[in-house]
Amino acid sequence: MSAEVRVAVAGASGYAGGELLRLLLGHPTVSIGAVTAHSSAGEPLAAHQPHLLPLADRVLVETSAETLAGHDVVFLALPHGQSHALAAQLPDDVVVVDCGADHRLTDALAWDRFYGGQHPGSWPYGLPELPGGRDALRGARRVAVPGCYPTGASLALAPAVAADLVEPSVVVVAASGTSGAGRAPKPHLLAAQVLGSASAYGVGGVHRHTPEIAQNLSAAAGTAVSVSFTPLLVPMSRGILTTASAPLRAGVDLAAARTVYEKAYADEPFVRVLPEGQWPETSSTVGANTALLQLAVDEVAGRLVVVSAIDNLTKGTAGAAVQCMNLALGLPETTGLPVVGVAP
Ligand SMILES: NC(=O)C1=CN([C@@H]2O[C@H](COP(=O)(O)OP(=O)(O)OC[C@H]3O[C@@H](n4cnc5c(N)ncnc54)[C@H](OP(=O)(O)O)[C@@H]3O)[C@@H](O)[C@H]2O)C=CC1
Ligand SMILES: CC(=O)N[C@@H](CCC(=O)OP(=O)(O)O)C(=O)O
Repeated sequence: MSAEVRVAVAGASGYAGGELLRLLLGHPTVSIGAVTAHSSAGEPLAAHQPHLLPLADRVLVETSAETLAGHDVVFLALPHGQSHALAAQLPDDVVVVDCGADHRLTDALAWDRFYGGQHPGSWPYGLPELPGGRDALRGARRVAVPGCYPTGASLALAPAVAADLVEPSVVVVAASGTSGAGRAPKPHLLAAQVLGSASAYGVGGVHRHTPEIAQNLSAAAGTAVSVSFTPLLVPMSRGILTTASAPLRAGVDLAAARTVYEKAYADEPFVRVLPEGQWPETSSTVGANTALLQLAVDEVAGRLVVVSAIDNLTKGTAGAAVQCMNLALGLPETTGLPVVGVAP
């Protein structure tokens, strides 16, 4: 048995914080210390996370360097822009895993264009399944967890661009459940507007996940990959279903593409290329740290088409964060992470 790892969760009243706590309660070497929030500080955690029965007696405290002190690992599940200054006040030997966007982008120009202001710098990127991605995470003391859309899109296309199966110009359309937008009330998330409707937003290359997807795919390809990304909001709580496509290189057929994908993910515990004929559904990933993939060749259009499904709160955020903590601490990467979803 490894030594106990004491963790704090900042943003514990939110969706990502709640999912982190759910997973951490099932982690055999973790003990949960501070649970922090902002406007809900002083309230019972159970008022916001009633499903976390073992933590029913906990009270949320304000998020600060002081309340987060004395932990081996600090998870930050805060709004964009809140992590950088806080993390700078935490000791260098503490593992800080940031679910927000502050340290994901390496390109200061892309940061300025999509987020604005001073680039806070980049940290090791928390998608171990990208080519070479695991190496930077082993022993890391700072980790930037990917955005949920970039996780689904990058897992769908990285093998294709890395193996030069396709031209470096990809189209990604991804449908997300509403938990992707967090739990703070927003007019466009009212049940009356979301239920029974699907809508596009951030259309025309302006969503802030566009440069993150391009960053990941360009690194995998070793050359610049252009990305056209359109997010959709659909009436479900959790999940992202991504459809990604790109023009096939001459001579590449489905058998060759499948071989590349099956080889790329053969040893990955959380990514599964489904048997031919089965297509990913978000419902199969609910609560699991999994990504399910399937691919097809559209011979008329001359394109590779890949579909991926993830749970935005699990492999898309909190599960990835725990996976990265395991790597950072030298624990088996799969520790405490479910691969079994909830059905129906
Ligand atoms: N939801 C998702 O699917 C994904 C989320 N993420 C990222 O995770 C982070 C959290 O997202 P999510 O859980 O959805 O958001 P929520 O809105 O559900 O939760 C936000 C949390 O941050 C706290 N908070 C708000 N303002 C401040 C502040 N000024 N200082 C300190 N704490 C503050 C809130 O506390 P209180 O309620 O008490 O004010 C709450 O605990 C974001 O950066 C998001 O981008 C990443 C991938 C996917
Ligand atoms: C449905 C929905 O609104 N989704 C969010 C993405 C959430 C996420 O993963 O991204 P960040 O960590 O970068 O916020 C959005 O499009 O802004």
